[in-house]
Amino acid sequence: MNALCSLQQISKSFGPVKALQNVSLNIGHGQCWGLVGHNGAGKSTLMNVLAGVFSSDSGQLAIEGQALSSYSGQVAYQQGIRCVFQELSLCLNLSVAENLCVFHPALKGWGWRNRARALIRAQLDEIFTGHGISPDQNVGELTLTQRQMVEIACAFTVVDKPVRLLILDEPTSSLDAQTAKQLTAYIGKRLQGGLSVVFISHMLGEIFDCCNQIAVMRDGQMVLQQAAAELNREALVQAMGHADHEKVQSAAEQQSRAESAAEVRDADDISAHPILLELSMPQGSPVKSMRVSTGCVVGLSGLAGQGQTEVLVNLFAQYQQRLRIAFVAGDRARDGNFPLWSIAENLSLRSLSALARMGLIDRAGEKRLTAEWHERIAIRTPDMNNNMLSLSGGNQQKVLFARALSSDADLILMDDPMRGVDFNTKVDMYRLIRAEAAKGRSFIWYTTENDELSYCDRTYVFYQNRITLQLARHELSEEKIIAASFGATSARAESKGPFATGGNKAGATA
Ligand SMILES: Nc1ncnc2c1ncn2[C@@H]1O[C@H](COP(=O)(O)OP(=O)(O)OP(=O)(O)O)[C@@H](O)[C@H]1O
Repeated sequence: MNALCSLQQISKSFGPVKALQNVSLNIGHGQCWGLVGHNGAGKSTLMNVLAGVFSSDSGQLAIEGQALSSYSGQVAYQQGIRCVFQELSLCLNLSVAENLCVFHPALKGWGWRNRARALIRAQLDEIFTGHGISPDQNVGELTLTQRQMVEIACAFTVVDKPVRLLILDEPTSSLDAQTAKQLTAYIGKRLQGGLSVVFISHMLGEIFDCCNQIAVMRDGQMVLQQAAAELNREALVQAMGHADHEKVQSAAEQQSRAESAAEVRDADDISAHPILLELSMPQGSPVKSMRVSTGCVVGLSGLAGQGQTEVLVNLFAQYQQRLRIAFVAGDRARDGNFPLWSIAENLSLRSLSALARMGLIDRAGEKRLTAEWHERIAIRTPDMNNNMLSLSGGNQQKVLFARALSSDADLILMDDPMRGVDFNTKVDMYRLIRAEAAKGRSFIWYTTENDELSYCDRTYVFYQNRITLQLARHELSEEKIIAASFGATSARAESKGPFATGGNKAGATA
Protein backbone atom coordinates (compact mmCIF):
# COMPACT_ATOMS: atom_id res chain seq x y z
CA MET A 1 0.00 0.00 0.00
CA ASN A 2 1.22 3.53 -0.77
CA ALA A 3 2.36 5.69 2.07
CA LEU A 4 0.14 8.68 2.70
CA CYS A 5 3.18 10.96 2.29
CA SER A 6 6.58 10.13 1.02
CA LEU A 7 9.58 12.43 1.22
CA GLN A 8 12.53 11.12 -0.79
CA GLN A 9 16.09 12.46 -0.72
CA ILE A 10 15.06 15.96 0.36
CA SER A 11 17.85 18.54 0.62
CA LYS A 12 17.60 22.14 1.71
CA SER A 13 20.29 24.73 2.44
CA PHE A 14 20.18 28.21 3.91
CA GLY A 15 23.31 29.82 2.53
CA PRO A 16 26.22 27.77 3.85
CA VAL A 17 23.99 25.85 6.32
CA LYS A 18 22.94 22.44 5.01
CA ALA A 19 19.70 22.09 6.97
CA LEU A 20 18.63 18.88 5.20
CA GLN A 21 20.81 16.42 3.34
CA ASN A 22 19.04 13.69 1.37
CA VAL A 23 16.39 13.06 4.00
CA SER A 24 13.69 10.44 3.36
CA LEU A 25 10.59 9.64 5.36
CA ASN A 26 7.46 7.63 4.52
CA ILE A 27 4.39 8.35 6.60
CA GLY A 28 1.74 5.64 6.51
CA HIS A 29 -1.99 5.92 7.26
CA GLY A 30 -2.71 5.90 10.98
CA GLN A 31 0.98 6.18 11.86
CA CYS A 32 2.23 8.57 14.48
CA TRP A 33 5.87 9.44 13.84
CA GLY A 34 7.86 10.90 16.69
CA LEU A 35 10.52 13.12 15.15
CA VAL A 36 13.41 13.83 17.48
CA GLY A 37 16.89 15.33 17.27
CA HIS A 38 19.08 18.00 18.81
CA ASN A 39 18.36 21.70 18.37
CA GLY A 40 19.12 22.60 14.77
CA ALA A 41 18.98 18.98 13.54
CA GLY A 42 16.57 19.96 10.75
CA LYS A 43 13.21 18.72 12.09
CA SER A 44 11.25 21.93 11.57
CA THR A 45 12.82 22.50 8.18
CA LEU A 46 11.74 19.04 7.05
CA MET A 47 8.21 19.66 8.29
CA ASN A 48 8.14 23.07 6.62
CA VAL A 49 8.93 21.30 3.35
CA LEU A 50 6.10 18.83 3.98
CA ALA A 51 3.70 21.65 4.87
CA GLY A 52 4.66 23.51 1.68
CA VAL A 53 6.20 26.47 3.51
CA PHE A 54 9.72 25.86 2.13
CA SER A 55 10.47 24.38 -1.24
CA SER A 56 13.26 21.85 -1.17
CA ASP A 57 16.44 22.32 -3.21
CA SER A 58 16.20 18.74 -4.44
CA GLY A 59 14.27 15.56 -3.75
CA GLN A 60 10.77 14.23 -4.33
CA LEU A 61 7.52 14.55 -2.47
CA ALA A 62 4.64 12.17 -3.16
CA ILE A 63 1.17 11.85 -1.69
CA GLU A 64 -0.61 8.51 -2.01
CA GLY A 65 2.12 7.50 -4.47
CA GLN A 66 1.56 10.52 -6.73
CA ALA A 67 4.71 12.60 -7.16
CA LEU A 68 3.91 16.30 -6.87
CA SER A 69 6.15 18.54 -8.90
CA SER A 70 4.70 21.89 -7.86
CA TYR A 71 3.98 21.95 -4.18
CA SER A 72 2.92 24.78 -1.87
CA GLY A 73 1.09 25.46 1.37
CA GLN A 74 -2.18 25.57 -0.57
CA VAL A 75 -1.54 22.17 -2.17
CA ALA A 76 -0.64 20.72 1.23
CA TYR A 77 -3.90 22.09 2.66
CA GLN A 78 -5.93 20.64 -0.21
CA GLN A 79 -4.28 17.27 0.48
CA GLY A 80 -5.38 17.41 4.12
CA ILE A 81 -1.97 18.26 5.58
CA ARG A 82 -2.06 20.66 8.52
CA CYS A 83 0.77 22.01 10.62
CA VAL A 84 1.01 23.51 14.09
CA PHE A 85 4.23 25.48 13.94
CA GLN A 86 6.69 25.82 16.77
CA GLU A 87 6.44 29.61 16.67
CA LEU A 88 2.71 30.10 16.92
CA SER A 89 1.24 31.81 13.90
CA LEU A 90 -2.00 33.26 15.28
CA CYS A 91 -2.90 36.91 14.69
CA LEU A 92 -2.87 38.58 18.10
CA ASN A 93 -5.28 41.37 17.10
CA LEU A 94 -8.02 38.98 15.98
CA SER A 95 -10.43 36.89 18.01
CA VAL A 96 -10.15 33.13 18.35
CA ALA A 97 -13.00 32.61 15.87
CA GLU A 98 -11.49 35.09 13.40
CA ASN A 99 -8.17 33.26 13.59
CA LEU A 100 -9.96 30.07 12.59
CA CYS A 101 -10.99 31.83 9.39
CA VAL A 102 -7.39 32.80 8.68
CA PHE A 103 -6.45 29.15 9.12
CA HIS A 104 -9.35 27.93 6.96
CA PRO A 105 -10.06 30.38 4.12
CA ALA A 106 -13.10 28.31 3.09
CA LEU A 107 -14.85 29.60 6.20
CA LYS A 108 -16.51 32.62 4.59
CA GLY A 109 -19.84 33.95 3.39
CA TRP A 110 -23.06 34.63 5.22
CA GLY A 111 -22.94 33.58 8.89
CA TRP A 112 -19.20 32.76 8.87
CA ARG A 113 -18.66 34.21 12.33
CA ASN A 114 -21.26 32.04 14.01
CA ARG A 115 -19.99 28.96 12.20
CA ALA A 116 -16.42 29.77 13.20
CA ARG A 117 -17.44 30.27 16.83
CA ALA A 118 -19.31 26.96 16.92
CA LEU A 119 -16.53 25.02 15.19
CA ILE A 120 -13.68 26.26 17.34
CA ARG A 121 -15.67 25.92 20.56
CA ALA A 122 -16.57 22.32 19.71
CA GLN A 123 -12.96 21.47 18.81
CA LEU A 124 -11.53 23.04 21.93
CA ASP A 125 -14.12 21.21 24.04
CA GLU A 126 -13.21 17.94 22.37
CA ILE A 127 -9.48 18.20 22.99
CA PHE A 128 -9.08 20.41 26.04
CA THR A 129 -12.06 19.85 28.31
CA GLY A 130 -12.47 22.78 30.70
CA HIS A 131 -10.26 25.05 28.56
CA GLY A 132 -12.03 28.29 29.57
CA ILE A 133 -11.40 30.02 26.22
CA SER A 134 -14.15 32.02 24.53
CA PRO A 135 -14.28 32.13 20.72
CA ASP A 136 -14.75 35.90 20.98
CA GLN A 137 -11.65 36.54 23.06
CA ASN A 138 -8.87 38.43 21.38
CA VAL A 139 -5.89 36.12 20.94
CA GLY A 140 -3.59 38.85 22.27
CA GLU A 141 -5.34 38.54 25.64
CA LEU A 142 -4.70 34.80 25.91
CA THR A 143 -1.79 33.23 27.74
CA LEU A 144 0.84 31.43 25.69
CA THR A 145 -0.65 28.09 26.77
CA GLN A 146 -4.12 29.13 25.65
CA ARG A 147 -2.74 30.34 22.34
CA GLN A 148 -1.07 27.01 21.81
CA MET A 149 -4.39 25.28 22.58
CA VAL A 150 -6.20 27.48 20.05
CA GLU A 151 -3.63 26.83 17.34
CA ILE A 152 -3.85 23.07 17.90
CA ALA A 153 -7.66 23.21 17.83
CA CYS A 154 -7.60 25.26 14.60
CA ALA A 155 -5.44 22.61 12.95
CA PHE A 156 -7.76 19.77 13.96
CA THR A 157 -10.92 21.62 12.88
CA VAL A 158 -12.47 20.34 9.68
CA VAL A 159 -14.07 23.02 7.52
CA ASP A 160 -14.06 21.64 3.99
CA LYS A 161 -11.17 19.19 3.54
CA PRO A 162 -10.70 16.35 6.00
CA VAL A 163 -7.46 16.32 7.98
CA ARG A 164 -5.27 13.41 6.90
CA LEU A 165 -1.87 14.34 8.32
CA LEU A 166 -1.24 16.59 11.26
CA ILE A 167 2.24 17.94 11.92
CA LEU A 168 2.72 19.05 15.50
CA ASP A 169 6.02 20.87 16.05
CA GLU A 170 6.63 20.82 19.81
CA PRO A 171 2.91 21.14 20.58
CA THR A 172 3.31 20.63 24.31
CA SER A 173 6.22 23.02 24.87
CA SER A 174 3.94 25.63 26.46
CA LEU A 175 1.34 23.27 27.87
CA ASP A 176 1.33 22.16 31.48
CA ALA A 177 1.42 18.45 32.25
CA GLN A 178 -2.37 18.03 32.51
CA THR A 179 -3.14 19.85 29.26
CA ALA A 180 -0.37 17.93 27.50
CA LYS A 181 -2.02 14.71 28.65
CA GLN A 182 -5.36 15.83 27.22
CA LEU A 183 -3.66 16.41 23.88
CA THR A 184 -1.82 13.10 23.75
CA ALA A 185 -5.00 11.23 24.75
CA TYR A 186 -6.88 12.97 21.93
CA ILE A 187 -4.15 12.15 19.42
CA GLY A 188 -4.38 8.50 20.48
CA LYS A 189 -8.12 8.54 19.74
CA ARG A 190 -7.65 10.16 16.34
CA LEU A 191 -4.93 7.70 15.33
CA GLN A 192 -7.42 4.89 15.76
CA GLY A 193 -9.61 6.70 13.24
CA GLY A 194 -6.79 6.60 10.66
CA LEU A 195 -5.27 10.08 11.10
CA SER A 196 -1.52 10.28 10.52
CA VAL A 197 0.61 12.46 12.77
CA VAL A 198 4.16 13.74 12.95
CA PHE A 199 4.96 14.75 16.52
CA ILE A 200 8.13 16.70 17.24
CA SER A 201 9.25 16.90 20.83
CA HIS A 202 12.35 16.99 23.01
CA MET A 203 10.45 15.12 25.72
CA LEU A 204 11.13 11.51 25.05
CA GLY A 205 8.53 10.40 27.61
CA GLU A 206 5.71 11.79 25.51
CA ILE A 207 7.26 10.52 22.28
CA PHE A 208 7.06 6.98 23.67
CA ASP A 209 3.55 7.61 25.05
CA CYS A 210 2.16 8.91 21.81
CA CYS A 211 4.05 7.56 18.81
CA ASN A 212 4.23 4.17 17.13
CA GLN A 213 7.19 5.07 14.88
CA ILE A 214 10.25 7.13 15.67
CA ALA A 215 12.65 8.98 13.38
CA VAL A 216 15.86 10.55 14.64
CA MET A 217 17.61 13.41 12.84
CA ARG A 218 21.14 14.57 13.38
CA ASP A 219 22.95 17.43 11.63
CA GLY A 220 20.46 17.56 8.77
CA GLN A 221 20.40 13.82 8.18
CA MET A 222 18.01 11.03 9.05
CA VAL A 223 19.97 8.63 11.23
CA LEU A 224 17.36 6.22 12.55
CA GLN A 225 13.81 5.09 11.74
CA GLN A 226 12.21 2.32 13.72
CA ALA A 227 9.04 1.16 15.43
CA ALA A 228 8.77 2.81 18.85
CA ALA A 229 8.22 -0.56 20.51
CA GLU A 230 11.71 -1.65 19.42
CA LEU A 231 13.45 1.41 20.88
CA ASN A 232 14.25 2.77 24.29
CA ARG A 233 15.49 6.06 25.69
CA GLU A 234 19.17 5.16 25.62
CA ALA A 235 18.94 4.20 21.95
CA LEU A 236 17.30 7.52 21.09
CA VAL A 237 19.69 9.65 23.09
CA GLN A 238 22.61 7.85 21.54
CA ALA A 239 21.22 8.19 18.02
CA MET A 240 20.72 11.93 18.56
CA GLY A 241 24.46 12.14 19.18
CA HIS A 242 26.58 14.51 21.18
CA ALA A 243 25.68 12.63 24.34
CA ASP A 244 28.49 11.51 26.50
CA HIS A 245 28.21 8.19 28.23
CA GLU A 246 27.39 9.80 31.53
CA LYS A 247 24.39 11.61 30.05
CA VAL A 248 23.07 8.53 28.27
CA GLN A 249 23.22 6.59 31.46
CA SER A 250 21.37 9.32 33.31
CA ALA A 251 18.64 9.32 30.68
CA ALA A 252 18.20 5.60 30.99
CA GLU A 253 17.61 5.88 34.68
CA GLN A 254 15.34 8.91 34.31
CA GLN A 255 17.73 10.45 36.75
CA SER A 256 19.52 12.88 34.52
CA ARG A 257 19.01 15.35 37.26
CA ALA A 258 20.44 13.24 40.02
CA GLU A 259 23.97 14.51 39.78
CA SER A 260 22.98 18.11 40.09
CA ALA A 261 20.11 17.38 42.39
CA ALA A 262 22.49 15.79 44.81
CA GLU A 263 24.08 19.19 45.12
CA VAL A 264 20.76 20.80 45.89
CA ARG A 265 20.53 21.81 49.48
CA ASP A 266 17.57 20.68 51.47
CA ALA A 267 15.23 23.07 53.22
CA ASP A 268 17.26 23.17 56.43
CA ASP A 269 20.30 24.35 54.56
CA ILE A 270 18.44 27.08 52.71
CA SER A 271 17.07 28.54 55.88
CA ALA A 272 20.66 29.37 56.78
CA HIS A 273 20.94 31.56 53.65
CA PRO A 274 20.15 35.28 53.90
CA ILE A 275 16.71 36.17 52.56
CA LEU A 276 16.91 38.11 49.32
CA LEU A 277 13.24 38.93 49.08
CA GLU A 278 9.88 37.89 50.40
CA LEU A 279 6.71 38.36 48.40
CA SER A 280 3.38 38.44 50.23
CA MET A 281 0.62 36.54 48.48
CA PRO A 282 -2.94 37.89 48.12
CA GLN A 283 -5.37 37.39 50.99
CA GLY A 284 -6.73 33.90 51.14
CA SER A 285 -3.57 32.27 49.87
CA PRO A 286 -2.94 29.09 51.88
CA VAL A 287 0.80 29.85 51.78
CA LYS A 288 1.11 33.46 52.87
CA SER A 289 4.38 34.40 51.22
CA MET A 290 7.09 33.30 48.86
CA ARG A 291 10.62 33.56 50.15
CA VAL A 292 13.72 33.70 48.01
CA SER A 293 17.13 33.26 49.63
CA THR A 294 20.51 34.21 48.27
CA GLY A 295 22.15 31.43 46.30
CA CYS A 296 18.99 29.35 46.07
CA VAL A 297 16.78 28.14 43.28
CA VAL A 298 13.06 28.59 43.82
CA GLY A 299 10.68 26.67 41.58
CA LEU A 300 7.17 27.76 40.59
CA SER A 301 4.79 25.03 39.58
CA GLY A 302 1.10 24.32 38.95
CA LEU A 303 -1.09 24.32 35.88
CA ALA A 304 -0.18 26.95 33.30
CA GLY A 305 -1.79 30.36 33.74
CA GLN A 306 -2.26 30.22 37.50
CA GLY A 307 -0.35 33.43 38.17
CA GLN A 308 3.24 32.20 37.96
CA THR A 309 4.24 34.46 35.06
CA GLU A 310 2.49 37.44 36.69
CA VAL A 311 4.50 36.88 39.88
CA LEU A 312 7.72 36.96 37.87
CA VAL A 313 6.70 40.11 36.02
CA ASN A 314 5.60 41.83 39.24
CA LEU A 315 8.79 40.90 41.01
CA PHE A 316 10.79 42.35 38.16
CA ALA A 317 8.81 45.60 38.28
CA GLN A 318 9.00 45.81 42.08
CA TYR A 319 12.67 45.00 42.56
CA GLN A 320 14.46 46.22 39.45
CA GLN A 321 15.61 49.43 41.18
CA ARG A 322 16.95 47.55 44.21
CA LEU A 323 18.44 44.39 42.72
CA ARG A 324 20.27 43.44 39.57
CA ILE A 325 17.70 41.26 37.82
CA ALA A 326 17.61 39.44 34.51
CA PHE A 327 14.45 37.97 33.02
CA VAL A 328 14.21 35.03 30.62
CA ALA A 329 10.89 35.71 28.89
CA GLY A 330 8.43 32.88 28.40
CA ASP A 331 7.09 33.91 25.02
CA ARG A 332 10.36 34.35 23.17
CA ALA A 333 8.82 35.44 19.88
CA ARG A 334 6.76 38.19 21.51
CA ASP A 335 8.81 39.25 24.53
CA GLY A 336 12.33 37.87 24.17
CA ASN A 337 13.75 38.19 20.68
CA PHE A 338 14.80 41.13 18.59
CA PRO A 339 14.36 39.14 15.39
CA LEU A 340 16.19 41.45 13.02
CA TRP A 341 19.16 41.99 15.32
CA SER A 342 22.13 39.67 15.20
CA ILE A 343 22.48 36.73 17.53
CA ALA A 344 25.43 38.50 19.19
CA GLU A 345 23.39 41.67 19.78
CA ASN A 346 20.54 39.65 21.22
CA LEU A 347 22.90 37.85 23.57
CA SER A 348 24.87 40.84 24.84
CA LEU A 349 21.82 43.04 25.37
CA ARG A 350 21.63 42.60 29.14
CA SER A 351 25.39 43.22 29.53
CA LEU A 352 25.64 46.52 27.68
CA SER A 353 26.26 48.62 30.78
CA ALA A 354 29.06 46.27 31.82
CA LEU A 355 30.48 46.49 28.29
CA ALA A 356 30.32 50.30 28.12
CA ARG A 357 33.63 52.16 27.91
CA MET A 358 33.32 55.95 28.09
CA GLY A 359 29.77 55.78 26.80
CA LEU A 360 30.56 53.42 23.93
CA ILE A 361 30.14 49.68 23.70
CA ASP A 362 33.42 47.83 23.85
CA ARG A 363 32.99 45.75 20.69
CA ALA A 364 36.00 43.55 21.41
CA GLY A 365 34.58 42.77 24.86
CA GLU A 366 31.17 42.04 23.33
CA LYS A 367 32.79 39.70 20.82
CA ARG A 368 34.60 37.83 23.59
CA LEU A 369 31.42 37.51 25.61
CA THR A 370 29.36 36.18 22.71
CA ALA A 371 32.14 33.86 21.53
CA GLU A 372 32.37 32.39 25.03
CA TRP A 373 28.63 31.63 25.17
CA HIS A 374 28.50 30.45 21.56
CA GLU A 375 30.91 27.75 22.62
CA ARG A 376 29.63 27.19 26.13
CA ILE A 377 26.05 26.23 25.31
CA ALA A 378 26.70 25.19 21.71
CA ILE A 379 24.57 27.72 19.84
CA ARG A 380 24.32 26.19 16.37
CA THR A 381 25.29 28.89 13.94
CA PRO A 382 28.30 29.42 11.71
CA ASP A 383 28.30 33.14 12.56
CA MET A 384 27.01 35.00 15.62
CA ASN A 385 26.46 38.03 13.36
CA ASN A 386 23.64 36.24 11.54
CA ASN A 387 20.22 37.44 12.50
CA MET A 388 18.23 35.79 15.24
CA LEU A 389 15.66 34.24 12.92
CA SER A 390 18.34 32.16 11.24
CA LEU A 391 18.46 30.05 14.41
CA SER A 392 16.25 27.06 15.13
CA GLY A 393 13.71 27.60 17.93
CA GLY A 394 15.73 25.78 20.58
CA ASN A 395 18.86 27.72 19.69
CA GLN A 396 16.98 31.00 20.01
CA GLN A 397 15.97 29.89 23.49
CA LYS A 398 19.62 29.18 24.34
CA VAL A 399 20.47 32.78 23.40
CA LEU A 400 17.86 34.15 25.81
CA PHE A 401 19.22 31.94 28.54
CA ALA A 402 22.79 33.01 27.80
CA ARG A 403 21.70 36.66 27.80
CA ALA A 404 20.56 36.32 31.40
CA LEU A 405 23.38 34.14 32.67
CA SER A 406 26.14 36.18 31.07
CA SER A 407 24.83 39.35 32.76
CA ASP A 408 25.75 40.67 36.19
CA ALA A 409 22.29 39.87 37.60
CA ASP A 410 22.07 38.61 41.17
CA LEU A 411 18.53 37.38 40.63
CA ILE A 412 17.43 35.56 37.48
CA LEU A 413 13.73 35.18 36.77
CA MET A 414 12.99 32.39 34.31
CA ASP A 415 9.61 31.83 32.69
CA ASP A 416 9.78 28.23 31.49
CA PRO A 417 13.28 28.75 30.04
CA MET A 418 13.86 25.24 28.67
CA ARG A 419 11.03 25.47 26.15
CA GLY A 420 12.19 23.73 23.00
CA VAL A 421 15.70 23.07 24.30
CA ASP A 422 17.14 19.66 23.51
CA PHE A 423 18.03 16.99 26.02
CA ASN A 424 21.79 17.48 26.08
CA THR A 425 21.61 21.23 26.38
CA LYS A 426 19.07 20.94 29.18
CA VAL A 427 21.40 18.75 31.19
CA ASP A 428 24.15 21.35 30.70
CA MET A 429 21.83 24.18 31.67
CA TYR A 430 20.71 22.39 34.82
CA ARG A 431 24.33 22.05 35.86
CA LEU A 432 24.98 25.68 35.03
CA ILE A 433 22.05 26.88 37.13
CA ARG A 434 23.23 24.86 40.12
CA ALA A 435 26.80 26.05 39.68
CA GLU A 436 25.67 29.69 39.51
CA ALA A 437 23.50 29.23 42.60
CA ALA A 438 26.48 27.80 44.42
CA LYS A 439 28.33 31.02 43.58
CA GLY A 440 25.53 33.04 45.21
CA ARG A 441 23.08 33.80 42.42
CA SER A 442 19.37 33.34 43.08
CA PHE A 443 16.88 31.94 40.60
CA ILE A 444 13.11 31.91 40.42
CA TRP A 445 12.18 29.31 37.86
CA TYR A 446 8.69 28.71 36.57
CA THR A 447 8.60 25.38 34.78
CA THR A 448 5.92 23.33 33.04
CA GLU A 449 8.13 20.23 33.39
CA ASN A 450 7.65 18.89 36.87
CA ASP A 451 10.86 16.92 36.98
CA GLU A 452 12.85 20.14 36.66
CA LEU A 453 11.67 20.97 40.15
CA SER A 454 14.21 18.51 41.50
CA TYR A 455 16.82 21.16 40.76
CA CYS A 456 15.03 23.64 42.99
CA ASP A 457 15.69 24.10 46.68
CA ARG A 458 12.06 24.99 47.29
CA THR A 459 8.95 24.78 45.15
CA TYR A 460 5.75 26.79 45.35
CA VAL A 461 2.66 25.34 43.68
CA PHE A 462 0.20 27.88 42.27
CA TYR A 463 -3.53 27.61 41.86
CA GLN A 464 -5.72 30.57 40.87
CA ASN A 465 -3.06 33.19 41.66
CA ARG A 466 -2.43 31.76 45.10
CA ILE A 467 0.14 29.40 46.51
CA THR A 468 -1.44 26.17 47.66
CA LEU A 469 1.69 24.34 48.71
CA GLN A 470 5.37 24.85 49.37
CA LEU A 471 7.74 21.93 49.24
CA ALA A 472 11.36 21.48 50.10
CA ARG A 473 13.26 19.38 47.59
CA HIS A 474 13.13 16.25 49.67
CA GLU A 475 9.33 16.57 49.98
CA LEU A 476 8.67 16.72 46.22
CA SER A 477 6.39 14.19 44.59
CA GLU A 478 4.27 14.13 41.48
CA GLU A 479 1.14 13.36 43.49
CA LYS A 480 1.56 16.29 45.84
CA ILE A 481 2.17 18.67 42.96
CA ILE A 482 -0.86 17.46 41.01
CA ALA A 483 -3.13 17.65 44.05
CA ALA A 484 -1.94 21.17 44.88
CA SER A 485 -2.24 22.20 41.22
CA PHE A 486 -5.96 21.56 41.50
CA GLY A 487 -6.30 23.52 44.72
CA ALA A 488 -5.67 20.91 47.44
CA THR A 489 -3.78 22.59 50.24
CA SER A 490 -2.53 19.46 51.99
CA ALA A 491 -1.53 16.64 49.72
CA ARG A 492 -2.20 13.31 51.31
CA ALA A 493 -1.14 11.17 48.39
CA GLU A 494 1.59 8.75 49.27
CA SER A 495 4.77 9.71 47.56
CA LYS A 496 6.36 7.24 45.18
CA GLY A 497 9.48 9.38 45.31
CA PRO A 498 10.12 12.37 43.12
CA PHE A 499 8.41 12.10 39.75
CA ALA A 500 8.34 8.36 39.52
CA THR A 501 5.44 8.26 37.12
CA GLY A 502 7.21 9.64 34.04
CA GLY A 503 4.04 11.08 32.48
CA ASN A 504 3.91 13.28 29.45
CA LYS A 505 5.80 16.18 30.80
CA ALA A 506 6.88 14.89 34.18
CA GLY A 507 9.91 12.74 33.76
CA ALA A 508 9.97 13.64 30.15
CA THR A 509 13.19 15.54 29.81
CA ALA A 510 15.15 12.35 29.75
N1 LIG B 1 15.30 30.84 7.78
C1 LIG B 1 16.52 30.35 8.04
N2 LIG B 1 17.64 30.99 7.67
C2 LIG B 1 18.87 30.48 7.92
N3 LIG B 1 19.08 29.31 8.55
C3 LIG B 1 18.00 28.63 8.95
C4 LIG B 1 16.66 29.10 8.72
N4 LIG B 1 15.79 28.18 9.23
C5 LIG B 1 16.54 27.20 9.76
N5 LIG B 1 17.86 27.46 9.59
C6 LIG B 1 18.96 26.60 10.01
O1 LIG B 1 18.68 25.28 9.59
C7 LIG B 1 19.11 24.35 10.59
C8 LIG B 1 17.94 23.44 10.97
O2 LIG B 1 17.00 24.22 11.69
P1 LIG B 1 15.61 23.62 12.19
O3 LIG B 1 14.78 24.78 12.66
O4 LIG B 1 15.04 22.77 11.14
O5 LIG B 1 16.09 22.72 13.42
P2 LIG B 1 15.23 21.90 14.46
O6 LIG B 1 15.71 20.50 14.42
O7 LIG B 1 13.78 22.12 14.21
O8 LIG B 1 15.68 22.56 15.83
P3 LIG B 1 14.85 22.89 17.19
O9 LIG B 1 14.75 21.62 17.94
O10 LIG B 1 15.73 23.88 17.89
O11 LIG B 1 13.55 23.50 16.79
C9 LIG B 1 19.66 25.17 11.74
O12 LIG B 1 21.07 25.22 11.63
C10 LIG B 1 19.08 26.55 11.52
O13 LIG B 1 19.95 27.54 12.04
